[in-house]
Amino acid sequence: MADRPVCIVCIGMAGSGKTTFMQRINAYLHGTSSRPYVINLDPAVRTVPFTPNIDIRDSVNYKEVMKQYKLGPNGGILTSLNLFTTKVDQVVKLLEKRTKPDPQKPETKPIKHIIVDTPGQIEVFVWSASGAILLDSLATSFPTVIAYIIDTPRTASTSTFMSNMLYACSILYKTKLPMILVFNKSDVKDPAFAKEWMTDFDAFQTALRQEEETGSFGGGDHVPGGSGPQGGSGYMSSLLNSMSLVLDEFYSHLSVVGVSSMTGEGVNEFFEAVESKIDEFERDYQPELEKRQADRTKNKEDQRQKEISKLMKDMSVDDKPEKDQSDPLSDMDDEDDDMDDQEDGQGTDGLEGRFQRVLKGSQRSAQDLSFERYLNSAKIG
Ligand SMILES: Nc1nc2c(ncn2[C@@H]2O[C@H](COP(=O)(O)OP(=O)(O)OP(=O)(O)O)[C@@H](O)[C@H]2O)c(=O)[nH]1
Repeated sequence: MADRPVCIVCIGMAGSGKTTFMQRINAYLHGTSSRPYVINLDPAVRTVPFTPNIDIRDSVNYKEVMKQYKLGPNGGILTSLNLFTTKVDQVVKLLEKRTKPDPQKPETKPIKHIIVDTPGQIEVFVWSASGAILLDSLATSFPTVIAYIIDTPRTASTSTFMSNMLYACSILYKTKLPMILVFNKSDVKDPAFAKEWMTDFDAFQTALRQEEETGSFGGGDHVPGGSGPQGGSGYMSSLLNSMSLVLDEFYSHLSVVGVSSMTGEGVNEFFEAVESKIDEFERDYQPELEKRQADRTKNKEDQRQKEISKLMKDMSVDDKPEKDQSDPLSDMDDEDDDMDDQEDGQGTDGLEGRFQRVLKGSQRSAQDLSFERYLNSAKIG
């Protein structure tokens, strides 16, 4: 186990059992005397069967958001998440503080798990900017793992299975975080079939053929005997066949566990999978994450430099550093400049220093003017 706590984000379709799973792993961790830190990010949930340490509902009133912004349920969830995301820095700081060992209470075990429940409207969380910011912020501070909760009894046909795998695949590529597939409700349906389909292409083909022959192809999960098109369509089955080949590479990145959130079966295996994913996160995902962040910072800096250059051009000021120019300044002038620069705290070189001094020359304080306002005033002048 790494020194830092691991963050487990539970994502799953509505009714897949995310909240029950959260309750189960929460109880399991309490049972091992390793108290987790619990976060609820579902603003629309009425009651949760656990006590979250951070609850989005404490900061955002979902019903009020819907009313005030005249939104439907999904828009309400999205806007609530957006509002909550404005506090993400505070949340991460709080998590960092809370998960650090407390020297005042050396007998208290440090928190090793942060568990996060998300809205059942997966797309609202995974495909929104706020979802991405929340996940990125968590992953920057802690090893972060996605637990994708699957409703096993509803995934028992080849077509629903494939749809779910494609969904999981899109979440993996969107979040770029290690993922564990949790086949939930194993007390109702043994997930062995899913594990087999993921590792044995022939087994999947056989199941597909059988469904075609029995007329259950196309999604007979809910109705015994199947409700899909009789005999299936040749196009669909050949598509599913090719899909399963394509997804082979994707499957190799996943850990798969069967769990019953109802009985607790498989929860041990889930935590074993979490351990292996922490190593994977630190080895494969973290360097990628750090690179993305460095790129973002660099892009911001490049953009800033471009804007300053543009401003200099608009003001007909050469954007080369002043020291490089053969401007015959007197010693006295140089001294004055140095004094000014010291006051600026910017130094003589560089566009920013010059920008600050140009602002000074216009007798306006840099603090008073936004970049845009100054650009406008320069144009007018
Ligand atoms: N038999 C069985 N039922 C389960 C299991 N896990 C969840 N359920 C049931 O599935 C239903 C949905 O569970 P929830 O935990 O509310 O699902 P959710 O994904 O949080 O649903 P949303 O809040 O709508 O996103 C409930 O009736 C649960 O009792 C399980 O492992 N076995």
